[in-house]
Amino acid sequence: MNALYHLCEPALYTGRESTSRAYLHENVRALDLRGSLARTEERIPALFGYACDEGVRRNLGRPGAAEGPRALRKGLGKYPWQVGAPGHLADAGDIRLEDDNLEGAQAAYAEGVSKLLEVGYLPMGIGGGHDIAFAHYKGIRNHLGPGKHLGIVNFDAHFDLRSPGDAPHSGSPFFQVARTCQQEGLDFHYACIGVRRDANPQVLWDRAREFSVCTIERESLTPDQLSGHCRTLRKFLKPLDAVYLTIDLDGFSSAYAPGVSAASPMGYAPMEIAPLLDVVLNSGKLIGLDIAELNPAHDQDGQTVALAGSLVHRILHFPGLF
Ligand SMILES: N=CN[C@@H](CCC(=O)O)C(=O)O
Ligand SMILES: [Mn+2]
Ligand SMILES: [Mn+2]
Repeated sequence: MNALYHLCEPALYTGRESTSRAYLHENVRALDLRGSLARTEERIPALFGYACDEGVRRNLGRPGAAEGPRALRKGLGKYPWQVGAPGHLADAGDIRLEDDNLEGAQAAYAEGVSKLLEVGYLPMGIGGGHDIAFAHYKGIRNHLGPGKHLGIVNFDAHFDLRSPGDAPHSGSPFFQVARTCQQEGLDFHYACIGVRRDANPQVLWDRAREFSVCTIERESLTPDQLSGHCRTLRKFLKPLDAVYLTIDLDGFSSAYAPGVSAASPMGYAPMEIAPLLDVVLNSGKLIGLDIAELNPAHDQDGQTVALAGSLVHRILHFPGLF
């Protein structure tokens, strides 16, 4: 790992003390990605921060997401650690942006993801701009090699299929993945859930169609259509060997997630998408996941941190995942 890598700060984890390791902060272990890592006996989740908002800046959004990883860790300590939780939670530290070098941060992040996967961890990324997704995907792909069918499930108000020009940014990660797949002769499997008509220009809807993106629109997230969407998602997952899950917090309504780079008043409520999230967690194919675009500079009352914390708690306690 290079100079952009920083070890986790254990002091960020605080909360009530117990005699039975009843809280998350009592179950975190620091993991140093600079050395060689021992293979895990069971699958262990590993937080891995992407402290970078240069992609948001390049995409004309509101900066601040570089502080997302620290803010989420501060919020996580108090969560209960209950029956079914993994043996422990590893914290593999952060990749932090330096000198606007987004591409360097992405390369270092991808390297860290591959390293975690090689020894049996499940990377749990914390962003940072959604440019984390290109880095995370690359890290998974480098680990898997070209022979496996790898898919992406993105919960987001946006397709993030913009052309990056000569400077990748937070709105371009899935276009970059598609282009890489094309160049390397790999299939591109991408599902985007919660995408909004009023948040994506026509060219991106056309591009999504051209790339055969499995699209579930925000407007269609109604109780009567949910079981149909679950079926669609299961069908999407069926031919895959592995799935990378990425949750852009701006897919949620700003009533729940004000602390993001691009707020979504008309986004979804958490329980509107929970069953779809569970389909992914239940697939047996999850290889890596992240929560992106947490921007504490615009959070109100810590609501967005709390939402991200509850998502992490749900994932850590999902039956059979660990
Ligand atoms: N990662 C976010 N991407 C969005 C941002 C939208 C906005 O700034 O309003 C996009 O490029 O479409
Ligand atoms: Mn988004
Ligand atoms: Mn996004």
